[in-house]
Amino acid sequence: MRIFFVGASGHGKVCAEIAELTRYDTILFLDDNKELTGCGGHRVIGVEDDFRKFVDSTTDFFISIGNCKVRQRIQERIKSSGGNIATLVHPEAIVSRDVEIGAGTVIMAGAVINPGTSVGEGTIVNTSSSIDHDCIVGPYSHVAVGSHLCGGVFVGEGSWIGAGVSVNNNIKICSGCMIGAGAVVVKDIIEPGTYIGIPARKSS
Ligand SMILES: CC(=O)SCCNC(=O)CCNC(=O)[C@H](O)C(C)(C)COP(=O)(O)OP(=O)(O)OC[C@H]1O[C@@H](n2cnc3c(N)ncnc32)[C@H](O)[C@@H]1OP(=O)(O)O
Repeated sequence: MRIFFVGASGHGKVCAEIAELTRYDTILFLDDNKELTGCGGHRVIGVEDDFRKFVDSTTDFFISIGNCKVRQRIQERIKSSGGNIATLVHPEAIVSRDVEIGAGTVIMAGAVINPGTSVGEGTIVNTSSSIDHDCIVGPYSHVAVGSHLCGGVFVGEGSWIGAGVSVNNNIKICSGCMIGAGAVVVKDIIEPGTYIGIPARKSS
């Protein structure tokens, strides 16, 4: 099975390695930076727009771009052109059988997702993060490296939970938030913006 990654970045090479460890034997990249020729030992063979040439029943696509809005734009574009969007789960992630994962989402090594949780499409569940029971993680969000969501947490579309963040149980974080690295979220966040510190407060 063949997979094209859009985004030949550091994130791209980590995603490509997960593809290698799962069901893909041909891995290729597309990137609008024409100077890039390879990523993680795989060839960059065109720009984003070239995806159209490769849409067929034996090809998957995955958007390996960290920026949540850009990832969403490209994923929706490829999907609406008939491209099949892959979901990637590292073999050493621990994902309960009672978890829903949307298309275009990657679950990285060491991540743990407990029962009753749903993770929307186009989301990054990064290395060694954990999402406990009964959480809803909205589409095109990012649960960054080493961050932890306790049980019953809600994360809105496109929000970024920074590296090493902790979110207390049953907390809701609305769409469009950036939670800075190392923050501890102890109250619901109802207004989009950047929040930092312990306890997390809106940054001025
Ligand atoms: C595999 C991977 O790499 S996944 C990537 C994971 N990376 C992350 O999660 C990074 C998350 N990003 C952050 O934490 C960022 O620092 C942000 C978004 C909170 C702020 O970024 P910027 O807007 O560029 O802020 P900037 O760096 O200019 O700092 C502004 C002020 O906030 C402080 N600050 C920045 N980040 C934080 C933070 N996480 N916690 C506390 N204070 C912070 C700075 O010290 C600075 O304070 P000062 O004005 O007193 O000097």
